[in-house]
Amino acid sequence: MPKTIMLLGSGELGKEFVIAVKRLGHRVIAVDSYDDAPAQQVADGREVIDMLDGNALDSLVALHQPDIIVPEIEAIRTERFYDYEKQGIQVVPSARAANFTMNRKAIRDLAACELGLRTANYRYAASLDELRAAVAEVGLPCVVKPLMSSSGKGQSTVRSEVDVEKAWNYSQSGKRGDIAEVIVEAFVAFHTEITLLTVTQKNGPTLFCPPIGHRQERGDYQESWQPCRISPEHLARAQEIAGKVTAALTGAGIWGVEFFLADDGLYFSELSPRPHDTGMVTLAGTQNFSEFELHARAVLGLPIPGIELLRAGASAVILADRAGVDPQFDGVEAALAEPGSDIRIFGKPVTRPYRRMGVALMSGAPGSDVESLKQQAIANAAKVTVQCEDAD
Ligand SMILES: Nc1ncnc2c1ncn2[C@@H]1O[C@H](COP(=O)(O)OP(=O)(O)OP(=O)(O)O)[C@@H](O)[C@H]1O
Ligand SMILES: NCC(=O)N[C@@H]1O[C@H](COP(=O)([O-])[O-])[C@@H](O)[C@H]1O
Ligand SMILES: [Mg+2]
Repeated sequence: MPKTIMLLGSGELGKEFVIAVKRLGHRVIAVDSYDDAPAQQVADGREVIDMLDGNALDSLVALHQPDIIVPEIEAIRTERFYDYEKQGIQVVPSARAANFTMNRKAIRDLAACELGLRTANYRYAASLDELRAAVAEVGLPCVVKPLMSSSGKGQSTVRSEVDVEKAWNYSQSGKRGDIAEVIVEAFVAFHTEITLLTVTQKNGPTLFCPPIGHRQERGDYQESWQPCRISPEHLARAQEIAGKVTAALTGAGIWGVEFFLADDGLYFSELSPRPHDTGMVTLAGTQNFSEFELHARAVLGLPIPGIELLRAGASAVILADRAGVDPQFDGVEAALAEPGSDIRIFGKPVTRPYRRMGVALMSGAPGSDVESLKQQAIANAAKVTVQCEDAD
């Protein structure tokens, strides 16, 4: 029997998920705050609502009566998910997971206080004055992030006291939803940053993908590569932590568990209860299942006989440089000319400075040097330029 899946958030990650579940025979209603979002272009139906409006969400759920609700972004009125679960709807990975990760405070307190995991030292602040006090306690440099935001929106690094007011104002302009409070984290001088894609199943053990390395700018990912070589001890510890956090949050699906590796060891950073942007590298065929196919199987309770690394890969983002409409992409042919190269253009209808519009992918033989694959992915991404019309 085909299931009806309601996807809440319809960006590039949702688009690949829709393709994966539709290949398995299911129907998707793709929801976002704007029309013609990437996943809506490949779904069976679409809806445009403010997902932070609980009543609007209730109405959509009543109208479409989905079997499964799959959140694709964080900024959703997730408190309502508990009710949907009571009504017998499967929420992915679970109402608790989506609700805890919507707000950095809930997940950080769970990880650091309840599970005792090592994180950057942190404080919360709900006003500029509280931010000054929090920065004084945490020390400089430190990172300020809205409690509700993603992809680095509203995030900045405070290097001296003169940055504090700017950081507060920036957090308020970049936050999602109506929560003004921010988290202030001590800056971790890591040498490596990884995403450990973790799959929890309805009937089966928790599975781990080979670690993905990545580099971020402005709090947003620029390149990722897989596998990222880390020591067996760090890998074992990261898997243990990912197993613990996902078990505490409950449910079935893929998770992107983020860690910093510094000279003094491993730090848990945060996690996404859904496919991770850095995991787009799996679209280069690095594994026997992409992160989207893994999510689809886990959500649908289908078997995952095992996760295997098939080849090495890298991804590099294609960004817009200004605001505009009707984006066109030059240089695609040149980017595809090299063996092992591929691209994904997401189909976002509008550009903004630094908005991610596509991704360049590179794959090589299993033992290839990921550093050179990364350099090739960066070069291919640079060949693709985004042209757009001025908005009226
Ligand atoms: N305490 C920290 N010390 C050093 N760097 C940090 C710290 N916190 C965040 N960063 C850097 O900023 C990036 C984005 O931070 P974080 O993952 O918390 O934000 P996000 O908005 O949730 O991003 P996303 O939604 O893309 O995962 C991190 O991947 C890391 O590179
Ligand atoms: N780090 C989270 C992440 O990458 N999320 C992805 O970006 C989209 C929003 O993009 P937009 O801001 O360009 O609309 C989301 O819908 C999701 O696919
Ligand atoms: Mg992150």
